[in-house]
Amino acid sequence: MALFHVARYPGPEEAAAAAKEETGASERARALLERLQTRARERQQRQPAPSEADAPSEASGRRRRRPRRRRRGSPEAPGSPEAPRGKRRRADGEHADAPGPGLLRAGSGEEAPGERGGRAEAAPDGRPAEEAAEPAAPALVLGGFGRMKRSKVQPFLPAWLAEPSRVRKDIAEGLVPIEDIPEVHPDLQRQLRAQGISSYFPVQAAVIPALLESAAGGFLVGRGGYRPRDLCVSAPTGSGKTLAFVIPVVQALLRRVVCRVRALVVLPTKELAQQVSKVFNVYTDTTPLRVALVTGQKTLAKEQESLVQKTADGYRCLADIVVATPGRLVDHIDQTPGFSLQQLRFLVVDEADRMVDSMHQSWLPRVVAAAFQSAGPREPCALLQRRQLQAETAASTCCPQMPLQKLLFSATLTQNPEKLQQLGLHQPRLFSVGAAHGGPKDAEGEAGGKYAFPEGLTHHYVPCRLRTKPLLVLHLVLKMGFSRVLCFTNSRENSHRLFLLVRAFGGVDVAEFSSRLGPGQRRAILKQFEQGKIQLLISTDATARGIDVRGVELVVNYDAPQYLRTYVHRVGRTARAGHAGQAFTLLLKVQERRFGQMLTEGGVPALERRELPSRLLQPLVPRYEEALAQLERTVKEEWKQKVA
Ligand SMILES: Nc1ncnc2c1ncn2[C@@H]1O[C@H](COP(=O)(O)OP(=O)(O)OP(=O)(O)O)[C@@H](O)[C@H]1O
Repeated sequence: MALFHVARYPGPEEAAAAAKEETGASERARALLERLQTRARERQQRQPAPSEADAPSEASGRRRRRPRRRRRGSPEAPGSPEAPRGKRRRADGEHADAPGPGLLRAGSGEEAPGERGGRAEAAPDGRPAEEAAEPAAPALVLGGFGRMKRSKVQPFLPAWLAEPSRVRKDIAEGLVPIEDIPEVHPDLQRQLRAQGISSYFPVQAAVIPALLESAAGGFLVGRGGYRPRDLCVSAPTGSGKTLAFVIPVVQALLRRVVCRVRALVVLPTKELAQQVSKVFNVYTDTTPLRVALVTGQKTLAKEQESLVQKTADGYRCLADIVVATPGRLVDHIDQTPGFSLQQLRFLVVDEADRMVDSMHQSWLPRVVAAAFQSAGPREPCALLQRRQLQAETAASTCCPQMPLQKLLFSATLTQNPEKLQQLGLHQPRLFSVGAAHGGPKDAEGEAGGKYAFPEGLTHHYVPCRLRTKPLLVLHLVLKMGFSRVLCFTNSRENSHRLFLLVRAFGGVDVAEFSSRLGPGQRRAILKQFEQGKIQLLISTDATARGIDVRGVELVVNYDAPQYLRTYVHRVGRTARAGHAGQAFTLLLKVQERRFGQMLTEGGVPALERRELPSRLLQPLVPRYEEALAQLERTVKEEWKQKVA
């Protein structure tokens, strides 16, 4: 038998009055309890004693009784300081007695006679405590009022993801002189030196030899007749991933005799593709290799001219290395006669995590289908045939296979095995600077966060109000003397308005970069920014990934990024190639908590808070007010023009 004293939460203002009444109420409850206990004892004496056979059913009946839930935060919640003493002690006791979190003794949610005031004490009816506590069943039930800390579910990663080949994060300390990797062709070493490069960055020192080794038997056949392992590289922004694939790809193809598309590099944006094709051009300049860029910047017909040439007996391939965006690549697979990927040896996917996200475009299956396409009947053991193998067997290695090796690069490579599985990787190998998420700490005791940041990066957040955000940007550019600043917003409208406002304010060489502009304009703006003609570039996330502009001193997140990956790529536009750089993220009060949470979840240490007091901004205010008025007029005018 149990007695429940259900108290409704009276609200804070009535709590004091209720407390006064409580003493009288508990007296009445005690009297009622005693009356009920007496009646129960009398009833028990009248009934015959239960036989042993009845005992289990009684116990199971007791076990079915469920403790009544108490309101959380109510003044009487067990363990709360406002709860009556007896209840508080019992609530504490629950935790002390419970064999583990969430397990309570049956009846512990009820106030069993004799339990009140502690188990060791005698019951109010004078019986010994053990006897009085008898109704409490020894069985354990699930559930409870205590907050329990659940252990975090750790992802189970395949061995290649969980135990990557580690790459040093610190560029300055991990430099490897060019002559220390003699496998690289002397001509390429000469080219590197001509570019002012005397040492390899850590990621290059790790990946270049591994890739060269996989092509050591020539690009036509894998080493020992086996298909080479696919490679995934996860290294911070600006750590030199581009050269890590450009050098081995160029070297592997140096000895080619016939021109065929043997390397395909796929990137998410036109600007990135152009940047990477430039690097290929530098290192193929003195070789017979040809590089084609297919991004849609030129007409399809013009691009087709750079890929194939019609001859009397068919088509002649004009490119060994094709750098492409996925959409335009598929256009060429579909519409360019003579464009063949059947001799493809390297498929490089840069910014691989983004490309995995865009898998819905299904460009990869199209590429793989084109690479393994068989034109007409083939000899079963023809030399250099290409077949998609289900499993590698002794029989399958009899005929030389022309391998297709996939190389994935990103600063924020996904660790989601399901996503990576979509890429159909063959015995993949991962090179990474960071430990697997939730994985062990590295040699320097650094916790393994999701992503790694460049060593030279200092990042802060600046608390601000909506109205003062543009003032903060102006202060950073005009008063703190940063000469090359990249400022990110979350939409092209925001970029445009901030650009108009800063331009109206005057005194800053400012430009905007977004999809509002055509590819030609965007190219010109990036060039001017690189040349130092633009002091402040206000951009959407179009420049957040991969864009390599030397000398960016400061990145400003005018709008807080919504994803950690976006944050990593944005701030990675500074502190590149081992240089120092700063990043400021402007956060409204409402955003601070969520942003902090996002970083914590990604294993990123909390950012340092940097206050910019309003007195520093005060001198800018009068001109700023004028600029705001000007902005309003300009926006109205633009709107009229749009409507007209
Ligand atoms: N060994 C090297 N020595 C000196 N500079 C280098 C070396 N390797 C690369 N760089 C320079 O470092 C800069 C960053 O390289 P890269 O663009 O390849 O970085 P990334 O890792 O691809 O960055 P992101 O992830 O942002 O795309 C480039 O300007 C490049 O020229």
